[in-house]
Amino acid sequence: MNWKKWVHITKLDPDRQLDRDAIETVATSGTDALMLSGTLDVTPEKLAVLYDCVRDYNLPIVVEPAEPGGARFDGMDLVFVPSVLNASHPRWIVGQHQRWIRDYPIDWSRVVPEAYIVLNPASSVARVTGSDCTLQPADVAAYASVAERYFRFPVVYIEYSGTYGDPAVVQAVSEVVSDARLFYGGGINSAERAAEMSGYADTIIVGNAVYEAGIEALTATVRAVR
Ligand SMILES: CC(C)=CCC/C(C)=C/CC/C(C)=C/CC/C(C)=C/COP(=O)(O)OP(=O)(O)O
Ligand SMILES: O=P(O)(O)OC[C@@H](O)CO
Ligand SMILES: [Mg+2]
Repeated sequence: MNWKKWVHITKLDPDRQLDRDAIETVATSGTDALMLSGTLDVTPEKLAVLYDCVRDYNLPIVVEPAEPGGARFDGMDLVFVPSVLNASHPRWIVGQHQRWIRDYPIDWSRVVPEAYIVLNPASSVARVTGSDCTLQPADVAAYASVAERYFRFPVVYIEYSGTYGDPAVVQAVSEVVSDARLFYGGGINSAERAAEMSGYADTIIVGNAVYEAGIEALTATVRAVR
């Protein structure tokens, strides 16, 4: 599974509904992978329902758990696990991970750690993790270097979930990150935004647009990076 070549990931929220036609369009849009992920109210049952809807398409399917019990390996190509470096409590950086490793079986060959920097204060993930969203571009870039140079994370993820981020921030990060893959997600709902952020990030993630901007918006974001 060569996830380091992916340039476009579609994030589907197990806590939100999507009809079969929309799932078909997403799965055949040219996106590189489906990431099953959400912050609030994601249960194993809801994840299983969504997984059953997408499993038969010839597309990589990965899960991104919000807590240890959400790290499902069965049927998944990869499990992307966030550590939120600018969170206000260590449980979101290493605490949850220590309990996960203590209490659950793990197939490390399928685990991809993600160094998240969460920057939209209005998002669920920012509220849940108490992330410091007041960071300036140089502060964010320094966190990105901590992730890549000090902790050797394979992914640096700039997360503006729910709103379109500041390109200057993503540019500042792109200037310091060289080995890790630079992921950007947040508010991408058009070809223009997809093109702008993929000018700095290696991989863009599109989520809310699938549910709120219509499926054509999703396919436009794929065309912009293909
Ligand atoms: C250790 C393991 C296996 C799991 C815990 C992993 C950690 C620390 C997660 C904390 C960050 C988090 C809650 C991630 C969930 C995935 C994510 C970033 C979802 C994006 O948030 P949205 O659900 O889109 O936010 P909105 O609902 O506001 O749109
Ligand atoms: O939902 P949006 O705003 O597209 O963000 C995508 C992803 O970064 C959310 O974790
Ligand atoms: Mg959500």
